[in-house]
Amino acid sequence: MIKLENIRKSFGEKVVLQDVTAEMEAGKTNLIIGASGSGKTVLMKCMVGLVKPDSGRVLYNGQDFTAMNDKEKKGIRQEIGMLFQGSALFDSMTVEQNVMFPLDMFSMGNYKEKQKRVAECLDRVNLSDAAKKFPAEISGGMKKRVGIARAIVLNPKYLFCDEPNSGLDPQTSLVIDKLISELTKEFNITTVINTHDMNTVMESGDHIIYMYQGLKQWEGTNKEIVFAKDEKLNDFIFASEFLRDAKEMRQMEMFQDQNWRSKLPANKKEDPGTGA
Ligand SMILES: Nc1ncnc2c1ncn2[C@@H]1O[C@H](COP(=O)(O)OP(=O)(O)OP(=O)(O)O)[C@@H](O)[C@H]1O
Repeated sequence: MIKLENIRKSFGEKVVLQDVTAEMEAGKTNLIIGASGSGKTVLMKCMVGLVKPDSGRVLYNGQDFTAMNDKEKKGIRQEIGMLFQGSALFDSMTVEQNVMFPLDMFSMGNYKEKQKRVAECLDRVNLSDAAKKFPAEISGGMKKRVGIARAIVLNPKYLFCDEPNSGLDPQTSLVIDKLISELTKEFNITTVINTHDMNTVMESGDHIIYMYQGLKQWEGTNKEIVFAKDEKLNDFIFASEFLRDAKEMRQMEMFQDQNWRSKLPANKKEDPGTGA
């Protein structure tokens, strides 16, 4: 578990994080959502130590990361896997070599053991056949899966994903979301995802933190979000009429009502297939 206690951060006059307190739970997909500029990335950077908060604490399983010296921080960093927005693969290395990279940096094992671990991870993300390919030879979705294999190769306790679906089509995004959620549960990882993707929110949001102007405005699950009364959250999440309709449908489904369509307001009963 990662605990954030009263995190504050300003850049010059600009207050970016105002007293954020939150918990990222183990075995759960924890999402940070919010408008551009609301402080999501800075909050994530505070968690991994790329930005130093002005005040407040970040605790990894009770250990105060913010108070650690560089050597102690290195120990925590070795338990962190990162999936970067653009996948951040090394173009001159094969898929296999990219996944091997963290093992070469941090692991003691011999080459055979490392190769075995790389093969296991590539198999887990269904990319065994692409091991010898270069990043330029594979699709965006495959690159993300290589990024995921690389992020989990050291058996991380914590996984940070920055916009994991950026640049992907909706179907591929679902595959990536499902994979991250499965790995999170399978290995009891504390996963933190910074996202704008509403599909991710609805499908994978075990725990959602909604940031508004540097504050934690709302938190809850993907089940609770469809019943949330917070006006700012609703304006952000259910911004279009389509999404507001989807919200109503989801609410009704969750009441296990088989006749949800008949309960929609009269002006929203069009058949989605015909557009009539
Ligand atoms: N190193 C920095 N120096 C000065 N200002 C910064 C720095 N990093 C972030 N900011 C400012 O902090 C604010 C929050 O930025 P942040 O990147 O956390 O937003 P975000 O919610 O992640 O947005 P997006 O969804 O667009 O990525 C922005 O106004 C940004 O300009």
